[in-house]
Amino acid sequence: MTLEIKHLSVSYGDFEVLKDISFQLEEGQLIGLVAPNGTGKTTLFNAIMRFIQVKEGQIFVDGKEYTASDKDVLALHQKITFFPDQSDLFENFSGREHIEMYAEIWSGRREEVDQIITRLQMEDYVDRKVQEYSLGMRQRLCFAMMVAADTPIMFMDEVMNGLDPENVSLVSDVLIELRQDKKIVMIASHLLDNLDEYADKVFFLKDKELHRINDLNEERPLFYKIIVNDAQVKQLENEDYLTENTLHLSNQVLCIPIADLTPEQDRKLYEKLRELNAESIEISPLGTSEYYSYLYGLRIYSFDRGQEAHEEV
Ligand SMILES: Nc1ncnc2c1ncn2[C@@H]1O[C@H](COP(=O)(O)OP(=O)(O)OP(=O)(O)O)[C@@H](O)[C@H]1O
Repeated sequence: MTLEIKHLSVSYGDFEVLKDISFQLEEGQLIGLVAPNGTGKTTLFNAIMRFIQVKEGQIFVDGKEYTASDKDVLALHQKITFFPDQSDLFENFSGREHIEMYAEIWSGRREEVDQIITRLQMEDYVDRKVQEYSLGMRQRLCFAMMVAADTPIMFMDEVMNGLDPENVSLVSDVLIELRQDKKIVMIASHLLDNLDEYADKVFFLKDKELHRINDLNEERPLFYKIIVNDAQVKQLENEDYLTENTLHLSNQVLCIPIADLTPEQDRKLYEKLRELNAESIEISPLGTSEYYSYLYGLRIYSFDRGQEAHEEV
């Protein structure tokens, strides 16, 4: 199974939200989709589902193009499910009835419903009516409905919304199982550190475009990361410890690319960092939240001297 998007552009009237988006996904991939509120994540899902009109672009599943014709859209919706909106739930029906409905419409396997309920630890409330559910209970139900539909491609918009840490962890584990089942799952999320726990790739939308794709399975450049205050950053800068592409993020974390250092510079810098805040030193690639701070301007200061260098981070 593959999902390929070619040159997708979407506008609401004259307001262009997405421009020339292209990517290809293979089976068994969990893809994080991140961007600030209002950038176009939901619009991207809606456009691929053809819930909204696409100005330009093509959508292929397994190499076959799915156009906006009724026949194609119907067939596309057999292959892709979209995370239900909580407002789409029927207040007078039970959670079990919702899960059964999704199983019947898509997978046709009602017998798996009990298993899904157990896996998502919903036994104690699933037979009650939805009107009695909390936000987190509804969210888990929406996720269970997607699992029951069992389509090869799933779009999870804000799947972690309203979930407590224990349920974030439970849903993350089930997402990993979906990858083992060879699904393609795209997950729009603002829980950036959580994405690092399971995503294969993270897509960053910016300025209407697919600005960057981070492949979390690839070996990525390592950084020294240390918590320092502004005065300490100034000191490091004045004493010429900081190289190009060093970032100082809004959470006070200074990220220094190790690959830019000679062995001698590396040794000296490490000594200096130990002096400043030895306990906080970490060596790792930039995580999704650090890229996010970097891309969307939540950094206090960036020491690189040009856009070219940015792209190499
Ligand atoms: N039906 C619509 N008509 C006009 N503009 C819309 C419509 N839906 C969304 N927009 C606009 O398109 C832009 C992208 O919205 P979208 O909901 O796709 O963002 P998002 O990245 O999913 O945001 P969030 O993180 O808040 O869910 C926003 O500026 C929004 O106001």
